[in-house]
Amino acid sequence: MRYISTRGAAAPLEFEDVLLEGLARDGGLYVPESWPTISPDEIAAMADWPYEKVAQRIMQPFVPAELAEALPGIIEKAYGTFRSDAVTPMISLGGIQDGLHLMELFHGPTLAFKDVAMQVLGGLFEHVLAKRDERVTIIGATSGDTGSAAIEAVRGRERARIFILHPHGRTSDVQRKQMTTVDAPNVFNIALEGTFDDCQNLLKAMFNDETFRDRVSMSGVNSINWARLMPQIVYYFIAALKLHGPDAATKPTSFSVPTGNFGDIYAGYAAAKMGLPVERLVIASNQNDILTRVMNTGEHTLGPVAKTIAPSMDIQISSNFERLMFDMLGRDGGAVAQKMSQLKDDGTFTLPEASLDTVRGLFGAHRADEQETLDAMKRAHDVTGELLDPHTAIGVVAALADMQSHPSESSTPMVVLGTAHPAKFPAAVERATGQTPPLPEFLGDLYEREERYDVLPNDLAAVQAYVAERV
Ligand SMILES: Cc1ncc(COP(=O)(O)O)c(C=O)c1O
Ligand SMILES: N[C@@H](CCOP(=O)(O)O)C(=O)O
Repeated sequence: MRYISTRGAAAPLEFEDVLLEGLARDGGLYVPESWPTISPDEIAAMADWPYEKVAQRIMQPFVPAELAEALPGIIEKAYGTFRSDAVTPMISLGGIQDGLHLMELFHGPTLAFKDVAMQVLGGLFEHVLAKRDERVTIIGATSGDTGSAAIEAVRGRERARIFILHPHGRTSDVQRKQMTTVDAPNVFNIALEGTFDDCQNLLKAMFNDETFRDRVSMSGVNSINWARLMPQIVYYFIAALKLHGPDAATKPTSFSVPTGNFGDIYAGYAAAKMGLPVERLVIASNQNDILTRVMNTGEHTLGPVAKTIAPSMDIQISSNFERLMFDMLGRDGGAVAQKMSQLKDDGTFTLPEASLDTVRGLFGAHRADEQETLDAMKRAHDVTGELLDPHTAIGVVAALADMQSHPSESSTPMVVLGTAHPAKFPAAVERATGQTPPLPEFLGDLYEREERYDVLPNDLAAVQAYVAERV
């Protein structure tokens, strides 16, 4: 399997180089040159397989043969850290709406869906770096959850050091403490004076500075790295198999995905491309609704980032949308590069109707404001007894809106991806329900642990100097 850049000007790479490179050298994102498919018979046969075996089958075509042999061990170890044998258990939200389900992706060590991929990624890095006898400097940007999941996956590993940029004062206290209380010599936390978009812009600028990138052997763990997305494809198959059994090969499933950087929902698109019958992929946005606007109007115009009760989705520049655009524009890297350069220069671009039509049947997009989010959290608690985190609640609002606007598809089950544990956002949960979600026991003393981080200005040179001094 080879990977090509969405901007068409970087050399195609094999999986292991994509893993270590992170972002393509032309500024684009790597995507598989073609999509491997899983046949209906194979999907049906997976009905009684454990999560780990399905994961192995889905990921195996994306990696070279030698790595495919190591995958079972890497996967086994990754999901051994989860608090649920099912890895991503599913519950019914039928009390709210017939056919509504919730897949809980937050049973990993840092209580968000990021662990599902990051635990595998840690093992992949270890395997490939040991084989090549190399070391890397991982630099990541986080709006709150990627950071702690990445740190947890990399802490104490000999061949990697990790620098995580988070937006100063814009994460929840639990999210910040999960990152900054980790005491490991290879972990560095930077609180950037800016938004998540500023963190991600600096990250991309560091990737685009070839001298710096090569000097520190830079790599990445954000979803701009294809290897981060690959393990996220698996749970779309798992959800369909849980709902339909062997009929998952023919009966469709819909998904509502709380969306920020467009990575998680792009993994759902990949599952559909691989042969999973997916009826609807619903983009669920908070007030930072650039994706809802672009899908509904074709206009992709940046605005200021609003601070919301779902801070992990306080994002305007949704990097992985570029991967979908690549397909929407006929896999024409030059056309994508032109749109991205327009975005950089003017803060806006427009997508032609014809390209929107290529994905409109599959994708829906809805936005939830703060009150709708709080109301959904309260309703879920009142009706089902479940405490939802605000991001997941936005998924519920969007799911219900999409089900209402597509009544002809009402017999298709709708799965909301539960992206974070409610205890990561206690203030919002208390405001909505009056309940305080307890942290799991192993994080019981989180508030007493000592924090370590440095506050830096939103300045490329300052961040590069900070990293260079510590490498
Ligand atoms: C809790 C939570 N929900 C949803 C999202 C959005 O996911 P994505 O960026 O893959 O769209 C994020 C962060 O990205 C998150 O941390
Ligand atoms: N919400 C994310 C933002 C970064 O997303 P990623 O999936 O590209 O790593 C976060 O929690 O950091």
